[in-house]
This record gives sequence, C-alpha cells and structure tokens, in this order.
Amino acid sequence: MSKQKSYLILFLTFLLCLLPYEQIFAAGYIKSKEKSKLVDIRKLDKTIVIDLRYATKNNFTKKKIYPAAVPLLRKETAAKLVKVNNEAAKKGYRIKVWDAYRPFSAQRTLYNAASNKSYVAHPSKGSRHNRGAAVDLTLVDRKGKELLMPSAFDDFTKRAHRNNPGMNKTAKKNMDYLTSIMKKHGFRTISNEWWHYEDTNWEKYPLLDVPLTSFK
Ligand SMILES: C[C@@H](N)C(=O)N[C@H](C)C(=O)O
Ligand SMILES: [Zn+2]
Repeated sequence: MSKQKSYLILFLTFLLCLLPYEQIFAAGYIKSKEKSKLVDIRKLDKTIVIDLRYATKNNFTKKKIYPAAVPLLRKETAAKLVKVNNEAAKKGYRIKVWDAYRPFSAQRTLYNAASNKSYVAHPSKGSRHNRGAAVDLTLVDRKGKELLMPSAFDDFTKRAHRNNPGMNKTAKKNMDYLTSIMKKHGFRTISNEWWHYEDTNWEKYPLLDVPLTSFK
C-alpha cells in the first residue's frame, strides 16, 4: 500500500473516532414505519392490558422517555403474544404489557440513565426491544389486579432474578406459569429480568429506530 493511501485510511479512521458511537450504530437502523413491519398490539387484541411505563414518569428514570404511548411489536411477535393471551384467558388471566418496541434513541437514554448497566442492553449491540421482538409483561386477573410476581417492573436487584433462592412461593408459581405459556408460543427468557421475554426468532428481525409518534 502506498504511503498516501495509508495516511488517507488513518485520517478517515480518525474522523470516524470523532463521531459519537450512537451515530455510527444508528446509521444502520431502519427508520421507516412502512419497512419496520411493526404492528399495534391493541389492533390485534383489545383485551391485552397496556401500561407502557416509559411513556409515563412511572419508570426507573422518573422521566417520560417515549413521546407516545403506542404498544408496537414486530408482526410475527405480536401474533405469538395474542396466542399467549388467549391461553392465559382460559385461566381467567390477561397479559399486561409494560414495554414492547423501543426505538434505538430511547435505548441510549435508558442505558445512560441506568445506575446498574447490567439490566439494560448496551446501545452498541442494540436491544431485542429495538427489533420489536421483545416484550416486558406480567399477568392480571379478571379484575385487572396484577398477580404476585418476584418483584416490581425494572427492579434492578436480585429480586428480579429467575433463580433467586429467596423467592416467594406464590410469586414463583405465577412466574413459572407465565414462563410456560410464553415458551409454548415461541418466546424465551433472560436470567435476571423475570418480566422480559424475547421472540425465539429475534435474530431474523432488523434493528429499528422508527419514532413512536409516526404510529400515533
Ligand atoms: C430496561 C429493561 N426493562 C430492559 O428491557 N432490559 C433489557 C435487557 C434490554 O434493554 O433489552
Ligand atoms: Zn425487556
């Protein structure tokens, strides 16, 4: 390689380093609503309870992160979730969704706000929520009352861990039931957040940065 070429590569690498890493990674994210294949869960099943925490101040950041409360998921993932809700309905339960699709820009905000980074996916690799292929949820009874679970949503402590030896027996039974119906319909778990489920096919779906407001 000529000296000139080497200097040019060095110079371009230097320029790249000046860009914030978010801009480099976000560049490859899909930004168009049409290309995203995201669907509004409410349009598929009106009985699913929606409480999008990041669209309110009632979340670990104490700030409203989402400008619009629109519960979106990748269409294939949403179809799986409807099956789970139908299954839960046989027992008189319904799903309550705390988070679904999360734009990349919000991932960065959540990551920066989290005191313990091990509970939020690093923006450089992206969250499965950024693909519309992950959902944070719990179960409610006929009256809309939440079933007892191991911890509150986004309790970033050992209480949220699936294998916490000190877990309350009823909470474990409820968590195990939720896990069984989620797994039956094509979701998988992560070890340290009992409320987080991801589509087993998440890798097939692209990273997205479509604004929630475009679905309002
Ligand atoms: C922030 C928390 N609710 C969450 O979703 N964590 C997972 C690991 C993520 O960011 O993908
Ligand atoms: Zn999650």
